[in-house]
Amino acid sequence: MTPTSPAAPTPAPEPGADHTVGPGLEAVVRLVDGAVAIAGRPVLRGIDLTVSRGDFVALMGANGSGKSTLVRALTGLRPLTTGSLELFGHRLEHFDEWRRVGFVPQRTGAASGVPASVWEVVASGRLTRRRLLRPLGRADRRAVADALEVVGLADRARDGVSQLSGGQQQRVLIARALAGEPELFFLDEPTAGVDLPNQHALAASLTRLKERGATVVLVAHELGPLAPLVDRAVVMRDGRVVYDGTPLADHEVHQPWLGEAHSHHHATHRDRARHDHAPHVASPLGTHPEEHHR
Ligand SMILES: Nc1ncnc2c1ncn2[C@@H]1O[C@H](COP(=O)(O)OP(=O)(O)OP(=O)(O)O)[C@@H](O)[C@H]1O
Repeated sequence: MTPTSPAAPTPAPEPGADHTVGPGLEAVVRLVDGAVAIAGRPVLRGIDLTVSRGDFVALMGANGSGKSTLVRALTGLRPLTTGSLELFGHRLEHFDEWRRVGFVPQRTGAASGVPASVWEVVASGRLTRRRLLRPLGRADRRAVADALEVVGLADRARDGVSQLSGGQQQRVLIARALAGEPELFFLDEPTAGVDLPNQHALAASLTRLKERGATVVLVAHELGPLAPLVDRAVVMRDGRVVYDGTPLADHEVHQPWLGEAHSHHHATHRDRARHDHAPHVASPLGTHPEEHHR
């Protein structure tokens, strides 16, 4: 079954083209012809990505397609081999307003062996805003309390992070980023390994962020409860952007690379090692020439 698209998807942009920023829209991220090589091996190639203020973008694609590397490149953690990157209109080399940027890394091992309380972890998110060696002030405490409120963990502030479930730990990391009150959030797989109730709680947290006008770029294999929030899906394949457009609804998803058995469930870790993931964006991939060889 081939899905029909409700809104015409935008093909992957031409190098240097700007498909997303209309008049009056501020580009908070602008990557032009970005490439990254790791140990001499090209991992990202020819990436053009512009994110406007208020966008909610999902980076999707198979394992190893380059999503995490792209997020790291966009946050300056992974240097570009070629290309140019601007954040909030400033070239990366000149950008020094990192308090405007929040990054929630993949949760793997985030809390292992860390005897910190939920409050402490979230309060650490204020570090970029505090003056050196000054104790937390009233504004800091308010920001921490507010962040805990947004992720629905205000009543767990005194608990040790290791006492929480994986999904709750993920929300603690989001609250830590929130506490810094950034305008641009990058989240790497916030729903990975998170059960459905916690995915809904995450979606509620991100909805509040979106309502506050934050710009969000998240990596996701499946959108699940986040789907209604996502304005735009950017799908990667082999280090390139192969689709940039409207995410399709669940019932329109075509996942030829997974096979019937995997069509509508979240792949397990073992599945992930063997199969591509199921981005909820399909038609351009389904017709991708390489698809037939996988
Ligand atoms: N530190 C590294 N050293 C060597 N190779 C790396 C490193 N980081 C990423 N790669 C390689 O770069 C490619 C892209 O990896 P990346 O983690 O960005 O993909 P991804 O789409 O985020 O995958 P996943 O869904 O598994 O998280 C992969 O082939 C990966 O093996």
